[in-house]
Amino acid sequence: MRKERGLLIVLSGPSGVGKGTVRKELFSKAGTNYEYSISMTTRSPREGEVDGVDYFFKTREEFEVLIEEGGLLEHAEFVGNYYGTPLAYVNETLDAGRDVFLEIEVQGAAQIREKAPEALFIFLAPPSLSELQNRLVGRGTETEDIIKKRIETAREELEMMSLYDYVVENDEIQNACDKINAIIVAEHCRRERVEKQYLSMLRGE
Ligand SMILES: Nc1nc2c(ncn2[C@@H]2O[C@H](COP(=O)(O)OP(=O)(O)O)[C@@H](O)[C@H]2O)c(=O)[nH]1
Ligand SMILES: Nc1ncnc2c1ncn2[C@@H]1O[C@H](COP(=O)(O)OP(=O)(O)O)[C@@H](O)[C@H]1O
Repeated sequence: MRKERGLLIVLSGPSGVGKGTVRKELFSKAGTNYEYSISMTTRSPREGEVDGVDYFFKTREEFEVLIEEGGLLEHAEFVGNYYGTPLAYVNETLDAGRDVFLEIEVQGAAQIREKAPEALFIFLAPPSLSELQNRLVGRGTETEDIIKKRIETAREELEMMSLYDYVVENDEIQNACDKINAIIVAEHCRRERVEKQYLSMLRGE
């Protein structure tokens, strides 16, 4: 029996919607059977963030070398910094039959839609723009100017929502996590059944 390639799961949504919080909650549970791909960024570490855990923190020069060498599955510039997904880690993990979870913004997700349309695309949406602003301000990690830019970007990001396979509103953290896990389980069921059908067709049944 050939080994199934893992599923690539893409979670996007505007800054401040709660992607990081939801992702940490998903990964805190025993039995989570997907792997988190740690991104590269040129953003400075926030207090408490650890290199190699939260991000791989890079200089612009280092990041540009990575782009040139083709080391990234996707990358984007977001409010003045580069962010990107390491290609080798994603490929190796998927090839080993394990699912990979990416938490990335919408431009990067659009690149993956081109390169890997079989991926599962989930958009995490805020209950409202004002609630998004409250969360960004409440987090207290950005200056007023950066928050303003992130909110402006959020308006454009929200317009991309309809391109996603699923939209989950992050009203309550646990509620959003339950929905995301249900979507992943359902997608596996769909793929397994389609694969079974394909194999039985090949056997001429
Ligand atoms: N395209 C892309 N976006 C990423 C990647 N890693 C993180 N991001 C996104 O970049 C945006 C800014 O990230 P960050 O500065 O950590 O802010 P936060 O997500 O609001 O805490 C967020 O929307 C992240 O999801 C990546 O590898 N590629
Ligand atoms: N469902 C939720 N309800 C209320 N606040 C939330 C919820 N999810 C996240 N938050 C808060 O919103 C802020 C932004 O969340 P974060 O995970 O950093 O967002 P993102 O990674 O999308 O930028 C944080 O202070 C977090 O505690």
